[in-house]
Parts: sequence; structure tokens; C-alpha cells
Amino acid sequence: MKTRTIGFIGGGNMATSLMSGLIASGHSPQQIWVSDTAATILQSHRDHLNVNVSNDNNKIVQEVDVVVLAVKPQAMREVLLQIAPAVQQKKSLVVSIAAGISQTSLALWLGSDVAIVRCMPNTPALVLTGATALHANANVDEEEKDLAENILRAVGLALWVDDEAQLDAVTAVSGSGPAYFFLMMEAMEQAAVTMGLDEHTARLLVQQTALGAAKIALESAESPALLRERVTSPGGTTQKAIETFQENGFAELVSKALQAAKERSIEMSKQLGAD
Ligand SMILES: NC(=O)C1=CN([C@@H]2O[C@H](COP(=O)(O)OP(=O)(O)OC[C@H]3O[C@@H](n4cnc5c(N)ncnc54)[C@H](OP(=O)(O)O)[C@@H]3O)[C@@H](O)[C@H]2O)C=CC1
Ligand SMILES: O=C(O)[C@@H]1CCC=N1
Repeated sequence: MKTRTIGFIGGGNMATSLMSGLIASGHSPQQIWVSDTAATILQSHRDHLNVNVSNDNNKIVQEVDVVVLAVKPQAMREVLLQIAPAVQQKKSLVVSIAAGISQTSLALWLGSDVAIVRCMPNTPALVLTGATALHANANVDEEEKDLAENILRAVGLALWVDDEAQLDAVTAVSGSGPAYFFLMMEAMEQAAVTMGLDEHTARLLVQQTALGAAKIALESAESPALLRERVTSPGGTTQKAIETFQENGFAELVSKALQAAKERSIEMSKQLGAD
């Protein structure tokens, strides 16, 4: 497929992860554009990523084939009303990464004939290990689907969902998910220091253990439950820890936390969108 130009509106955390991942996977920085309201952010992207920058969102639409919407959900309405005429005139493919902004809202603010892919990526895109689920509206043709998928696949796993409602669950699982693992790592580090390890040793042991567990889980055909059992010698140390987790409602807590994230995604689409 011909290399396309990609423009990010909003140059914050997620756009930085995606741009860095795209460049690391072989995209030319010259084919990437980014806009932001903060001059310091634009300067940093120009200096560190060598991408094209502008403080004019409509300039981004003019310059690129694919427009990626990477502002906070709260800023989305204003930005879309601002770029809608240029998007319609250029017949741009638009990819939104915003949590809780539905296809209905995006189409209302951009125009009902605009080709829109709504997706939910995550920050490990920065290290080409992202996980993204995508949903296309009825205006997106097969070539545009491939185009959107290729952008997200360049930075990790990319899966399509037919039912847009599933993106609320995806947001709760993989969109927010890296933060849950970091929380676990934080807690394990703190516990390790409390037990007498120095901070550096604690951090290295926790990081390598997380990486090792994720690699085994990915490379093995077996379930996490079976992999867990392999570590758990009867009457040994792991059993004591697992029992402590289970007696204190670990699975219920995780379920409750993910449900809260999913409900927040639904609530955001009502508060910030047109749903
Ligand atoms: N962070 C994550 O892990 C994930 C985030 N997302 C989604 O990605 C989107 C971006 O999130 P994130 O990167 O964390 O947010 P950030 O706040 O880091 O980035 C958004 C950027 O957009 C800028 N901005 C605000 N208004 C405008 C405007 N009118 N025109 C151009 N730029 C503007 C902001 O500037 P300023 O700060 O000055 O307002 C900021 O630099 C959100 O919609 C979020 O739901 C999706 C998956 C994961
Ligand atoms: O916390 C948020 O709302 C965004 C969406 C998923 C990850 N970060």
C-alpha cells in the first residue's frame, strides 16, 4: 500500500506514543504532522521526533490523508466543529482515539457522510506493544479500513469489533489496562522495600518478573490459571500469597474496578457527547 500522510490533532501522551511507535516501525517522520495548542509540545515534537508541526488544526487536515483525533474527550466537540468543513471538503479518513466519544457524536459534529474509524489504543504503542480495538462507521470502505488498521498494527495488536458498544469494555480492559499493571508493580515494589530490599533491586526484580510473566502468557497456549498453578508448589510460598489475595476478594475487586471504568466510558459518552 502507498505510504500515507498521517496527522495528529492533539500532541499529548497518546499521540506521542503513536507517533514514536510509527517512526520506530519505519514510518518517515516527514509523513507525520501534529498540531497542539501548546507551543512547547510542538517544539518538543519537532526537536525529538522530527515530525511536521502546526498550531492550526485545519492545516493538519489540509496536509494529510488520515486525521487522528488525539485531544481529550472534553475538547473533541470544539475541535470537530472547527475542522468539519475542511474534513468534508477533503473527504478525509478520520480516526478517533478518544474514550467515550461515540460514532453518533463524531458524525454529528463532523458530518454524517464522513468516513470515521473509532478506536481504543493504549500507551504501550510507544514500544510497539500496543493493543487497539477498532470500529468503522458505514462510510468507511475496505481500503480505508486497511489504512486505519495498518496505522494501529504498526504499533501493536489491532482487532476490529462490529458492535461499537464493545469499545466501552475494551477501554476498561486494554485502554486503561496498562495503569492496572503499573499499580500492581508499584505495590509490589513498595512491599519489597518494606521487606528489606533496596529500591533499585526491588524495581529490577518487579520489572523483570512482569515481563517474564507476560512473555510466558503470550507464548504459551495455556490459560493464566494453569500458568499460575505451575508457580504454586503445594504448601509453598506462592500458595500463601495467592490465598491471601483470594481471601481478600482479589477477583471481585478487579471485576469491580473494570466495571467502574466501563461505566465511566458510557457516562462520558452521555456527558460529553450527543448520545
Ligand atoms: N492516555 C492514554 O493512555 C489513552 C488515551 N486515549 C485517548 O486519547 C486522547 C488523548 O489523551 P492523552 O494523550 O492522554 O491526553 P493529553 O492531554 O496528554 O493530550 C491531548 C493534547 O491535546 C491538546 N489540545 C487541547 N485542545 C486542543 C485543540 N483545540 N487543538 C489541538 N490540541 C489541543 C492538549 O493541550 P493542553 O494540555 O494544553 O490542553 C494536549 O497536549 C483522549 O481522548 C483519550 O481518551 C485513548 C487510549 C489511551
Ligand atoms: O483514562 C482515560 O480516560 C484514558 C482512556 C483509556 C486510558 N486513558
